[in-house]
This record gives sequence, structure tokens and C-alpha cells, in this order.
Amino acid sequence: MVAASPTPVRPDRIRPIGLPVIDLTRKRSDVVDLIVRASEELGFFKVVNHGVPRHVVANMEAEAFAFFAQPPPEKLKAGPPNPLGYGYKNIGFNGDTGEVEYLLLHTNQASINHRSKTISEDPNKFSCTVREYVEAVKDLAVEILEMVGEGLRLTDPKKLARLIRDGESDSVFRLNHYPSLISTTTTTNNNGTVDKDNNNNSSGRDMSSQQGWCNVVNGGGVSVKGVVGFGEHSDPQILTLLRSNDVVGLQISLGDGLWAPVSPDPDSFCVNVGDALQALTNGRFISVRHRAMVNPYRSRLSMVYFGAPPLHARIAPLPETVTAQTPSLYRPFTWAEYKKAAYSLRLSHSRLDPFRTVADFVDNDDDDDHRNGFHGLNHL
Ligand SMILES: C=C1C[C@]23C[C@@]1(O)CC[C@H]2[C@@]12CC[C@H](O)[C@@](C)(C(=O)O1)[C@H]2[C@@H]3C(=O)O
Ligand SMILES: O=C(O)CCC(=O)C(=O)O
Ligand SMILES: [Fe+2]
Repeated sequence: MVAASPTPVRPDRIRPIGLPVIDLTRKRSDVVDLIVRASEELGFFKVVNHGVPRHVVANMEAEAFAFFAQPPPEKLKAGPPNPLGYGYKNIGFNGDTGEVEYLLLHTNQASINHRSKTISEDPNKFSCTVREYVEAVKDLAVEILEMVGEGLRLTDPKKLARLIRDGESDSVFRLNHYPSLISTTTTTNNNGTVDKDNNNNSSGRDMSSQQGWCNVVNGGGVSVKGVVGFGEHSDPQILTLLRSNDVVGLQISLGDGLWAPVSPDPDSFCVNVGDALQALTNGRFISVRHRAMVNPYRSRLSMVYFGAPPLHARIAPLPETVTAQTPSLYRPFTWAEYKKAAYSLRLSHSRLDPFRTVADFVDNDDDDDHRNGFHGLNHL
């Protein structure tokens, strides 16, 4: 019997492109235009001079690194994720995995206080640090959404921002740690002497396995290997604000197997349009597909705020985005309904498709057809 040859996987290609960086201290009307343009064209931009105090970010980063540096038994006390809590390698409930460990928290203060008890030996300090960070980043997300409201010329320009400002908002906060592939690295410190960096692979797992490796062709057309930390997906919420340390890893999908690396800048925030904002804008803004790769040499830490509406909030295309030429693409749904559907699907799935008004094409089965332009018929 002849063994079937494996289906060839088209290698992903890396295409470095200039991604939008928006200085929030520029003239407001310019900032509004730049935000709208980036959200329409890519669903992604970076913001600088954002006003989130440096010490707030530094304190959060220190707490996160301290947590992940602990031995596995200590970290496991904060798990398993339900989906909140400490998780390691498993993402969601449907078999997705990645070379990542994480803490997923609800931004509700009672929930943070409760979770902190299993996360830190000084739960008060941990919960205060998270509260300060989440408040500051939420204010930034509110500011951006108010500008989106202005840019879209909404009759109530603050309508979008109110969804995440609401005391009952279902926003979540995630700390992702991508240990480097080597457990001990040597670096040269300021004195010119050599340091051993043991903070890198503290997950206690065997990182030598080749699972999760994929072929990647870089800009010069040379095939290199990359390890996926957090696989391709879009974020379900309204707006995501991500800050990472100065280690490269985040990539934005340009479609067709092309990936744009995001250069790391600890002083900026990356902003992703999420699925809910794509629906609210009737498809005018794009919910960006992205992924995170593991850096072979240095551990990467990302701190991610996902701004979401309250569970009972109704999501439907805003009337200002629906015209005779651009009829409503999505049926109304509540955030609770959307979240439930999201958790029933795999990470890479197109979660908005089942909410489209028109009979459409989706490919939410487990093969790789969506990468080849094949689509199956959706609920007719
Ligand atoms: C596989 C899954 C993990 C996820 C829930 C889901 O079923 C599909 C979406 C995933 C995602 C991506 C963005 C955020 O990191 C996240 C918290 C979210 O809201 O949707 C995760 C979910 C998760 O890890 O629990
Ligand atoms: O860590 C990153 O850079 C990406 C993480 C991410 O996309 C997520 O947590 O949803
Ligand atoms: Fe994401």
C-alpha cells in the first residue's frame, strides 16, 4: 500500500509593511480621520503619546513577570481557565493550542479581587495594580471610541464609548507570556559582563517539541520556521488595546497567507478593531485577523484589554451606517448570544458569519479550505 502524501501546506509569507502609527497629541480632527482610515483599511493601528502613565504600565508588567516566573505548581493554583484564570497551552475549550501561558481576568472589580487570591501572595497589591492599569487603558479605549463616533458622524458620537464604559461591561484583560525556546539565554549587561537570563522559560514545559511549528517565508523569500504562540483569529469584542514588551511576535494578516509583523514598541498601544465593532459599523471597519509568534531567544509578554459591551447589550449595525446602497449586513444580536457562539467555535473561525443577514458562504469546518478561497453554504 502506498502511503498518502501529506496535503501540502502553503507556507505563510512575511511582508513587512508600514503600519499606521497615530500620535494622539496631533490636531483632533486629523486624529479622527487617521483612526477611521486605519480601521477601514486594516482594522489595526498603533497609538503613541496616549496618556497612559508609564508607571502604571511598568507596575502591571512587573506583576505579570513575577507571576509567570513562578514554578508551575504555584501558577496552576490560578487555573484551570473556565475561561477565566491561568491557562497553559490550551486556548478556549475546542482543542486550540499554542506555545503560550496566560492569565485571563474579567475587569469587574469583584472578580479581580476574587481571582487575585489565587494569583498572588499579596492579592491586594495585585488587584490594585490590575485596577489601575485597566482603568487607564479603558479611558484610552473610551477616548478612541469617542473619536470613532465623531468620525462616523453618529448623531450620538459617544454611543460606542458608552458600551465599554458601562459599569456592567463584559470587558476582559489578558496577560500572555510566550517563553523563549531556550530555557537559559546569556546576555551582555551594561558592564560588558555576561548574565544568564533564567526568567525566559519558566513554564516548566519541554519546549524542544516541534509541535506548532509552521513554515514561514520571509521578505527575501527565504523559508524560515516559526512557532505559533497564539494562532490566527479575530478578537470578538469592540476594541482591543495591546501593549507588549520590546520583543517581536504580533503579526497582522493581510490575507492570502501574507503576514505583516508589528514592530514592538513598549511605549505604544496596538489597537485592533474587534468583531462587534465590525458589526456595529456594518462592515465598514474590519475586525483584523492576527496571531502571535514565539520569539526563539527572548520571552515575550503582552497585556491585552478587550473592551466589550454588557452581556444584555444589543449589537446591530448603527443606523448611520445603513443605507440603500449599504443594507444591513448583520442581524441584531446580544453580546451574550455572540459570546456563546464564539466559545462554541475554534479560534480561527469566522465568528460573524452566522450573524449575517444574507445567505452567505462560510467555512467553519476543520479543514483548511478557507485559506484556499473555498467556502461552504451557510444557513439558507
Ligand atoms: C478558542 C477560543 C478562545 C477564545 C474563545 C474561543 O472559543 C474563540 C475566541 C477566543 C478569544 C480570542 C480573543 C481573546 O483572547 C479571548 C479571551 C476572547 O474573547 O476570544 C479568546 C477566548 C479565550 O481564550 O477564552
Ligand atoms: O500576544 C499577542 O501579541 C496577541 C494576543 C492576542 O491576540 C489575544 O490575546 O487575543
Ligand atoms: Fe487577539
